[in-house]
Amino acid sequence: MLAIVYPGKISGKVAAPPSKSMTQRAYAAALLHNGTTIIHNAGNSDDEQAALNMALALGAEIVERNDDRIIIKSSGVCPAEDIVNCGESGLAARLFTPIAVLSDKQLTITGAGSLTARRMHGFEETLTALGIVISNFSGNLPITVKGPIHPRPISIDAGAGSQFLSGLLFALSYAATEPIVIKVESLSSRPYIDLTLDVLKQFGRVVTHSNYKEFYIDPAQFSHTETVEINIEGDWSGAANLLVAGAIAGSITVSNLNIHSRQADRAILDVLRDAGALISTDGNEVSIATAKLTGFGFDATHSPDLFPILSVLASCCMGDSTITGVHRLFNKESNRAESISELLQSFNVPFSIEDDVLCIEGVQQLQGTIIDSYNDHRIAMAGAIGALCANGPVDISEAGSVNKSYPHFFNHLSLCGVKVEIKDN
Ligand SMILES: O=C(O)C1=C[C@@H](OP(=O)(O)O)[C@@H](O)[C@H](O)C1
Ligand SMILES: C=C(OP(=O)(O)O)C(=O)O
Repeated sequence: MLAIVYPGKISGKVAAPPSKSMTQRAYAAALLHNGTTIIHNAGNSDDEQAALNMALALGAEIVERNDDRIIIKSSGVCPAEDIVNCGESGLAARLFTPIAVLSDKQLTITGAGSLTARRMHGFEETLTALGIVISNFSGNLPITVKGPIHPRPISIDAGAGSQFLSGLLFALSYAATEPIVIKVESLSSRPYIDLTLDVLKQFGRVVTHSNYKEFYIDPAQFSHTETVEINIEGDWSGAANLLVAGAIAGSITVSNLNIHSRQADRAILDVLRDAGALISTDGNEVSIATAKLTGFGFDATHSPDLFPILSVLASCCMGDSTITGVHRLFNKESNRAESISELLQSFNVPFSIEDDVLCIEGVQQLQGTIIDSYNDHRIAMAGAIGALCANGPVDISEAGSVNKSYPHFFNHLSLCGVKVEIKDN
């Protein structure tokens, strides 16, 4: 699919899509929970569907599903199949692999598209230390695993990402019969761990930690209720694109956002404030309007998904901006250090990468161009928002990639007055 986005003003109000990170966690917890889970406002992006498929393949059952809620019943991990597929979702792979081995059945976990090229850091050492037999694994999916997991104290290095630690926290919280400690050497994407702990808590599994260095799982502190009800909040990562659009090209109100959310990408508000955008909040609504924007400095080590859209914001500011955390970009849907560099080159924006820092010289007006999205949803969305400040239309290749996290993205832009043409190719 090709999307052509025309320069112009944005104005209007849209609701943020449901949080992909939270929906996926809710499905993992619903699988592990012995009882019924009622999930309100779950998302329907490809990644969320991939997580639901994993939960179903590993033993959960849908009792009821409509637009507002999905009811899932489970009695724990009990795989129905030998091969389970995570789609293109990095989180589904890293969350459900340690969960799957609560069963003793040999399973092959596969993925699709870009996921099969992404490294699964820590799988080999940690899963082996937990008694799992691994075969057919060369660092990326597929992986064949044979449980059951033997809970014991472990150390993990989560410097390359937090997702596998989230998976271990889920798995060990349900597998442990004695207190155990997980030691963490370094941790990137820290707020995603807060989100994991938050969801576990809603299922009666309170896991504590000392400054994210040691996590304490103590089954004696856990409680159980048959039915758990969980509400999925709006997605700050998807909303960040719309909020930046308001800041660079008019005004926008995004509803369905929890201002006090633990989501990493809520940090977009701090950056927009720093850059000088006009911001107001009212309950669950955030309104942003264009003002004179100036360069900003932001460390995105713990919110790496903001990098693409922040690059566009920086391009539209007066003066220089710096975004730290380039090392967090290599193992995503594309090598985002490369895809962002190409995005900036296409828009004719001067930039440099100095060690871990992306330095961007704002130009305010971007060049109408062709953007290679690398089939990466966050590059496609950032390219579309950049188009609003371009001197001509912007063609975005493989724009259907937005389905990975935000299927209604282009509809929402159109609803806010942006001219978008979609061509199937
Ligand atoms: O736990 C999550 O929901 C996520 C964690 C982050 O990954 P890393 O922890 O690998 O940085 C983020 O980039 C990803 O989109 C979602
Ligand atoms: C990196 C992302 O997701 P995942 O790692 O779950 O594929 C993302 O949504 O930008």
